[in-house]
Amino acid sequence: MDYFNVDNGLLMAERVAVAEAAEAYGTPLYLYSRATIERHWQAFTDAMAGRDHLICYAVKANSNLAVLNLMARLGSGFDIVSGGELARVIAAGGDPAKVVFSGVGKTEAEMEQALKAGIHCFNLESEPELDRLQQVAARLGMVAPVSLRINPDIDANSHPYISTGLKQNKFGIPTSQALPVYRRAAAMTHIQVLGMDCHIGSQLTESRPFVEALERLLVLMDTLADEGIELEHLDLGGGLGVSYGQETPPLPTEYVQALLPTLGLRKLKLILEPGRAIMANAGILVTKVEYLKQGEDRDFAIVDAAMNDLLRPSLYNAWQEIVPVKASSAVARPYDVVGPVCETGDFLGKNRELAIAAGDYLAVRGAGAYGFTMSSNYNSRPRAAEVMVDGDRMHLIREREQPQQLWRGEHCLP
Ligand SMILES: Cc1ncc(COP(=O)(O)O)c(C=O)c1O
Ligand SMILES: N[C@@H](CCCC[NH3+])C(=O)O
Repeated sequence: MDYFNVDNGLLMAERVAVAEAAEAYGTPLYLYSRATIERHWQAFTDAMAGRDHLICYAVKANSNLAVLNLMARLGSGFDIVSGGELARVIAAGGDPAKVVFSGVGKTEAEMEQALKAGIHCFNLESEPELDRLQQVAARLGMVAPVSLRINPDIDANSHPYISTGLKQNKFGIPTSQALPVYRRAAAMTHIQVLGMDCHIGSQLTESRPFVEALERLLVLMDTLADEGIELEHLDLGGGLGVSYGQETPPLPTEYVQALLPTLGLRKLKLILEPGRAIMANAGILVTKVEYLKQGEDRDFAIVDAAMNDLLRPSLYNAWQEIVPVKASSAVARPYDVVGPVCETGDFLGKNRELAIAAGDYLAVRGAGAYGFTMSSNYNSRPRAAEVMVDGDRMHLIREREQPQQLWRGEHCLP
């Protein structure tokens, strides 16, 4: 998937000046491109053309209302993992009938909320979850549409923290245990068995693990069909990776093409839950260099964004490209790009060759997914503003937090 390209200070497709945005809205600042988001979403739909399908954008990647609203206008479905995400989808004009609800720990309240909202499907991850949903649906006099998430025990070859399809992971029901759970589900009065799903991990850079997972799920589906349990849909989850620099993941169309031979002539509806592939390269994080500091061992570029704004480098040792917004006459040298947070793990990039001076703006690329959504107020830092670039216009889609918002809901003792 292509980048939201920053070159000579301009976001190339949009021809918007990044420095102007930074001056107008302050830094750190998340900047997203509407055109890129829409192009990436469309690439998934185009890849599925001619097949019964539903693209359920994974809300956790970027849940800003404006982003969700763009998805809703495109006709997207949504993959949610909490009642909060469901509330966001509805507030943004999303259609609950196109929502699938994943996650290992759905509470009773979340089940009730989702049932009343009329979501498309609960992606259940354990037998106790099935029992709880049956009880909640019975109490409400409703029937809950479900899919069982299968853990196919397949290595996604991704970072261990974001690999989800191995048997040592908490996710899904082991393939070997799935049949009796399906049988029980099919016999329950307030459960309607609709489908099967899996999600083997995030930032996968090859199709092979997806195809292997699909093969395992189809074997299970055939066994179920032999018993008279016919499923309407197969949900392969999200996980298609992006290029943060060196990676060469398949494009959505290549990914879908890789799945088709295994799917054969089956009439199944196919659901995909992409998050990162749509959003990561549709956004950048803009930050200002506060100080250049010479150390004995290395030099530091101390910037005004930190691990609370973009956690991926600290949490996964993730590499994201950092580029100066404008060319500078300074001499290029290697810097560790670090934030003001009081942790040695607070870095955005290490050993980056940069020609920069204090006051310059830097863009961290690939920041549209799992950037703002994983941000926090650690060190009592207000969360960054978010701006959507739409053609040659910029729209503030989330204001930078004000200090008094930092202690909202807190109370001193009487
Ligand atoms: C169930 C589920 N679906 C979809 C996604 C989205 O994944 P990605 O952003 O890698 O496409 C995730 C996160 O990895 C997930 O846990
Ligand atoms: N937060 C992760 C992805 C998590 C996927 C959620 N299942 C990342 O930034 O790479």
